[in-house]
Amino acid sequence: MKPGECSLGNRLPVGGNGNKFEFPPQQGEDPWKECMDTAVQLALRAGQVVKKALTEEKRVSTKTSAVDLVTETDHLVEDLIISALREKFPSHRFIGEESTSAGSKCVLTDCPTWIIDPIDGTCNFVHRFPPVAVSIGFAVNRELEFGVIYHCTNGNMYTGRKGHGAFCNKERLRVTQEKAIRNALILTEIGPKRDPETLKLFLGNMEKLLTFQAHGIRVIGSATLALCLVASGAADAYYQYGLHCWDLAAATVIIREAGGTVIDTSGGPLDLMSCRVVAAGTMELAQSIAQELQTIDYGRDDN
Ligand SMILES: O=P(O)(O)OC(CO)CO
Ligand SMILES: [Mg+2]
Ligand SMILES: [Mg+2]
Repeated sequence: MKPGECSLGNRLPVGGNGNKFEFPPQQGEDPWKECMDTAVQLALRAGQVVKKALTEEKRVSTKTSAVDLVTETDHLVEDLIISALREKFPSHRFIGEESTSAGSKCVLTDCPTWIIDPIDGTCNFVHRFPPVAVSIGFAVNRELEFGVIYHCTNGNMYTGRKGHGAFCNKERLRVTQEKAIRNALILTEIGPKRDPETLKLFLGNMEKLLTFQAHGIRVIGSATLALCLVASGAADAYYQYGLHCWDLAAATVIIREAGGTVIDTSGGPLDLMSCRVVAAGTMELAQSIAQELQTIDYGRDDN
């Protein structure tokens, strides 16, 4: 039987744990190694497609707002990744940004589930602004197991495997130990809503953090790569309202494995489907930022 088959389909759960997906214990072996290796290979392949398309003419359409962009390459890359994974792991489930936009259900179950952002930074991609990534996360029993993020324009491959650390290429990642907003370099993204009320809240949140003497606030146009910068220790924190589970899944493992923390903007545990996040090198900094933010309602991914 292949690793990663879903208990709800063709494997019985072991250990009497309800519907939870469990492997029989395999000592010293990582049950998801084959999946993670496949994710790295696919991210590389997808990244080459994105890099080539970057300089070519694009067909750009909009989704939830006039600034929420999608191109034929987003669709092409998502199809490429999901069809390859489906062939290799037929019982697994998939959540993809563009499949969700097209009406597929965005629900996390106990089954092994791939969570994919085919191009994170589509607006950058359209403008040829360099931070553009392919992001592949993987969860089992609703827990994130590994994340792979490939920076398509500079070739950096970020990986994180639960319990085994986070890396950029072969270099181990470590977050900073900054605890205060004062002195922190903070990253965020604007989100797709541009109505006056949302903009007021967005700018108000920035103003608040700047008033506390944050060293700076940066917006680079790719949530996944911004989160990788926090994992790398090149920035101290990230917060956002209006991102999605495919922006967060892979990056969350990478930050946690780099020693950092990823929480909900309420200060509670992260809810992958809640469209909001605070991530930081330290829990103190994450909580301080969460405390200052005014909520911007973006709904949920799973309804
Ligand atoms: O370019 P995408 O995938 O729409 O993502 C945005 C955030 O939702 C930038 O990170
Ligand atoms: Mg994205
Ligand atoms: Mg995307």
